[in-house]
Amino acid sequence: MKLDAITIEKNLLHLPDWDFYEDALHAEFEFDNFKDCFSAMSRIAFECEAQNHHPNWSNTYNILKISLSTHDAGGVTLKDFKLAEAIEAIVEVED
Ligand SMILES: C[C@H](O)[C@H](O)[C@H]1CNC2=NC(N)=NC(=O)C2=N1
Repeated sequence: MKLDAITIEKNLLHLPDWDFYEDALHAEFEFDNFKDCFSAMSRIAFECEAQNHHPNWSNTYNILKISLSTHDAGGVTLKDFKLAEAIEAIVEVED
């Protein structure tokens, strides 16, 4: 179920790397180099498969940009927060 903006902002209080706009959650992470960035992306990819929930993302050298939304629901759902939390746990270890 698509969450309303107030609920999303409340849930974002404990995810300071993430912003809500254009009906999605967005974050940008910077690593020391491409290898560290791609290593984090690999770990994230396995988590996405486990959750059957997939990001829109882009990588340029050491920068990873991620957008999360639930296409079926046309906005942000608890699935996006669950994945964002898993990504945080992975990135915290990596960088
Ligand atoms: C069939 C499969 O369950 C769906 O296509 C899943 C897969 N991954 C998904 N990922 C995201 N981000 N949104 C979805 O709606 C979605 N749907």
